[in-house]
Amino acid sequence: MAALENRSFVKMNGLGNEIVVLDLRDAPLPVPPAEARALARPDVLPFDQIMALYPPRQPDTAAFVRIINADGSEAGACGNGTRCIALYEAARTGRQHVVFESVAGRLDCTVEPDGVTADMGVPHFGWAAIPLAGPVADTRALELQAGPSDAPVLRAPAVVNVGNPHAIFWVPDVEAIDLAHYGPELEHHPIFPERANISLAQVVSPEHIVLKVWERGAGLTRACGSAACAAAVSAARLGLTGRRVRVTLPGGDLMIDWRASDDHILMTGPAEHEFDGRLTAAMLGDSFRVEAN
Ligand SMILES: N[C@H](CCC[C@H](N)C(=O)O)C(=O)O
Repeated sequence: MAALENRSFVKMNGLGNEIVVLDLRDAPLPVPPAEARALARPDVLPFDQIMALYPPRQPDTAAFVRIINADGSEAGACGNGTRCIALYEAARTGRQHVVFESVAGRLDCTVEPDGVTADMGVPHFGWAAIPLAGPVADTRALELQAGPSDAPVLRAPAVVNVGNPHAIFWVPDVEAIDLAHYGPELEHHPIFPERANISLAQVVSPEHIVLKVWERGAGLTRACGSAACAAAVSAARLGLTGRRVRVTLPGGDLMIDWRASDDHILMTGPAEHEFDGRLTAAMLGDSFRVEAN
């Protein structure tokens, strides 16, 4: 029997980043990777991430959150998913301010009519925090490239951890590069022992970045909130933008404010409820179960 059979789910999205919320606080159980992969099938309930809610571990938090990618791997951050669970919890409790905890730390969220703001914590730039496979002095421009060795298409990414690992390549035109071609090899490059999310960033002005993302464990997505945070802090760190930027993703815009007073990254954007449902054995890949007669 599938572990998640008969559990309810809520389908949401953040700028088209497909999110499934599983509220497991009343009867906690781990999300089996095989069941996540079965559920993510195109003809079942295609999603980019599951946001699984567990009983809180800190007194002033609503839940401990685990994030599972479509390939069944676990992630330490999901910006769009965080805005979705904040909207879910605000609708359930009537409270606009909600705090979650993830493996990466606290996620302090505020739900307002024009959008949800999530404090994604502080960025980590050291090579071991990304993590990288070995010591690197300057993570603002990693010695990594893709394409022909004598004429690389992508080179010298900035790398940063914002709860999950990101590599950001600076390009003049995000539409001119086939990210679906280069994404997989870069995601799985041995320099990233935990893999990485791969972004193409086009700096339009000191206040505006256009971004396309190949997500670890999910592939091309309509939006990636943690990548928007990663690109914003990396651009500011390189002096390409200020600390407050608009990030335009295929699914729409996020506002990122890398607060100078404490280095916290504040991300503001929409979250949308789509529909509710209940998981069945067939959805979870348990289609070979012989029905008791
Ligand atoms: N694929 C990411 C997790 C989800 C990130 C993205 N959906 C977001 O909104 O931040 C990873 O494995 O680190």
